[in-house]
Amino acid sequence: MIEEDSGEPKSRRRSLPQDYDGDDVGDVGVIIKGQVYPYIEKNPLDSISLTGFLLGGTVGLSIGLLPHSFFKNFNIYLVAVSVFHFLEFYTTAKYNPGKVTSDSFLFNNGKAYTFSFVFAVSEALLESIFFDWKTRFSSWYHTTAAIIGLMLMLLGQYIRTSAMITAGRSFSHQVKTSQNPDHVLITTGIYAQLRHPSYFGYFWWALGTQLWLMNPVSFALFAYVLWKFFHSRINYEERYLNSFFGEEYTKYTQNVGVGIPFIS
Ligand SMILES: C[S@@+](CC[C@H](N)C(=O)[O-])C[C@H]1O[C@@H](n2cnc3c(N)ncnc32)[C@H](O)[C@@H]1O
Repeated sequence: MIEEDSGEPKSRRRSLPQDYDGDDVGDVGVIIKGQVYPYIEKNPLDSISLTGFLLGGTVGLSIGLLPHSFFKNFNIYLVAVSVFHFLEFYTTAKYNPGKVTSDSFLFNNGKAYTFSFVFAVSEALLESIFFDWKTRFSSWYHTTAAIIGLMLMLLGQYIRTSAMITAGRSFSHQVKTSQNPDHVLITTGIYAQLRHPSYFGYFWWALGTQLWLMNPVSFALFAYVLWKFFHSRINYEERYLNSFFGEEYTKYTQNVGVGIPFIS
């Protein structure tokens, strides 16, 4: 591939592998004058701008209505969920533009995801109407659960976003079953501390949201469903990572853990 002068400041360009010789990067991106751009057909600007507007609107309304809300944790939860979906798209667009599509908002995440979200919201709202322990922080253990939940949400989001930034073009929302030319093994930054930091981040963020909402039933449901999901996902993903990177990946798995209980 020939790097032509795009006229862009060098700091804004992303360098490509020296031996890479193609017009597309990853799945959908295109290279124009040496720079990776998102594939326009997979990024309809009308729906992306509308999604951004709706996410921003949800954040604004949730914060604006805080003084009138009888269950303020719920407003903050909506902010956290909106920020999560925004960051999924934004981080992919900025650090992995060859793979960004309108699906990068991660709304189409399967029936289990939608069901869990609706279940958690229903539990939060129903219990907040019928039980005052939820809205009045009436005991130390409710307060403690909510504070731990908030800390897990912040930590989980930070680690997930850091993972997406660190992995860059090696990150993809779908598990790769064949190796792209720009897919390299990442073992530095947050990947030096955790083997699957984006899964670690999401696992603890999601459990944190249920502690923050003081949702006992959803917390148990999320713990079970997420653990099962990530257990089989990691097994599946690592089969391919082993075939892409061989010995190098085996060594990495021996030195770096996952950080999700009972998953080694
Ligand atoms: C949704 S990303 C999740 C990445 C990683 N499991 C994590 O939790 O941060 C899935 C893609 O990342 C790739 N991947 C996972 N770990 C990787 C690593 N250490 N280096 C490079 N690619 C990796 C997999 O091949 C897969 O296609």
